[in-house]
Amino acid sequence: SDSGESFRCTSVFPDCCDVFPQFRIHTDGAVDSREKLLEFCFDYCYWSVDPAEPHYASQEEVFQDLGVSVLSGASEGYNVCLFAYGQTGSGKTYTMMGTPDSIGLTPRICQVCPWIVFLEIYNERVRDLLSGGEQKKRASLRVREHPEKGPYVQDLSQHVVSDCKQAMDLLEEGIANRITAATHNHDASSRSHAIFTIQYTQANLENNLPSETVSKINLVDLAGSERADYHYCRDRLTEGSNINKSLVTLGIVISALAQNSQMSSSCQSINSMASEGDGSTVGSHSSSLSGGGGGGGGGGGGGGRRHCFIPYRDSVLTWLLKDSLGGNSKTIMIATVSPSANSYNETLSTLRYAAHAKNIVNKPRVNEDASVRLIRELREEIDRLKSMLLSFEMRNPSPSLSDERDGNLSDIVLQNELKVTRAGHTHTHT
Ligand SMILES: Nc1ncnc2c1ncn2[C@@H]1O[C@H](COP(=O)(O)OP(=O)(O)OP(=O)(O)O)[C@@H](O)[C@H]1O
Repeated sequence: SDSGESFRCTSVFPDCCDVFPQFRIHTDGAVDSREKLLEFCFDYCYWSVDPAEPHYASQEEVFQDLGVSVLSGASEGYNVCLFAYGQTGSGKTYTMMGTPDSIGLTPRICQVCPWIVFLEIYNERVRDLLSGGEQKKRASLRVREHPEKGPYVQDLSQHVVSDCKQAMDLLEEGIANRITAATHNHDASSRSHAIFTIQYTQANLENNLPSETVSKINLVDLAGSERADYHYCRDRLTEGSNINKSLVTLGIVISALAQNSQMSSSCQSINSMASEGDGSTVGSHSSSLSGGGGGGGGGGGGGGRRHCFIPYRDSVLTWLLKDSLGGNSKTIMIATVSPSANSYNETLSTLRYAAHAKNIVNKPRVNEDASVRLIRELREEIDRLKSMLLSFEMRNPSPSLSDERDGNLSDIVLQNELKVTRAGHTHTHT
């Protein structure tokens, strides 16, 4: 409004967020609207402006919907990632960390955390938020890639905790280190991305067979999304253009992944339509798909059109979150928006970003320890062979007939038992 007074531009329902048109009030009192009402639908939408309002969503409600599914995903052996995206001041840190009076998602999720790391990405540099000395705190760490486990931060301190209290102390220490940086440098906290990682291992015995899963939970509090805006960073080039590089790349990665996922699903539906219809439909649909654009070489799809190249390596954030964004992870994106009309453009951009992200289809799988899986598979094989031996002996009581087959099966059983012992040794040593 001309008076500068803020008024609400959004309204929230359980799974939809409406953004009202922006109104322009003329001097003669006439009102015209510049945009039409836009509606965005998501899995959950929360309104948490005024606790006095009947549909106010508390931190507990958000935890029950999102935090509980993070915990259950991790306990089933999946990698899980939860990240908050939105403009400065819209409530990312409030949602992810909370305040002493209103605890956020990360401390609530901290109830399972035998192993913790906490880092910050600032200006494309990785800083350990939990390393001891002052000098170590300021040092920037290298991101490297493990052939099997993927990208990781070298020399990042890892903390084994035995209870919730220890985990909370570490979380508070890391947050304080982030805030300390803010006092040295204006607004630094909103320029950095914080990643709190919990890893935990679960050993189970199913039907007397061992199984072990290792899951990772990444809880990410991103910098203010306006840093991804070209105009914003142009004004602040002298402050270092790297500030926004991670967010700009995140936007590109999310768009490309969404495009690839949509392409895969349209290929699948075309294939299923084709298998229901006649053969000529396949040809015409496939050729029309192959005519479309698409970037470099990011894996092949079912149709002729090539998938977009995903530039994970273009920023530290996307490189470290590679698996969470487009791979082996169950990922939840929280988009935080301000209800103020002054934030209209940023709100729309955040909701569009989230709508894009909604189209991404990840492929999470249970992360079972390889040597434990081998032991389980070999034991299953031994049981199968033993029952084969037994049924063979029952069907052929004559020793001369069954001797040779018996001997072969017994040999395989023996060999497998040896492999189990060796695999058990390897597992104990790793
Ligand atoms: N739903 C809410 N209820 C009460 N207070 C809130 C809520 N959301 C945000 N706040 C408060 O508003 C202020 C700004 O929120 P917050 O720090 O979470 O923003 P942010 O998106 O993380 O900003 P930045 O990008 O600068 O880090 C904080 O004082 C926070 O406690």
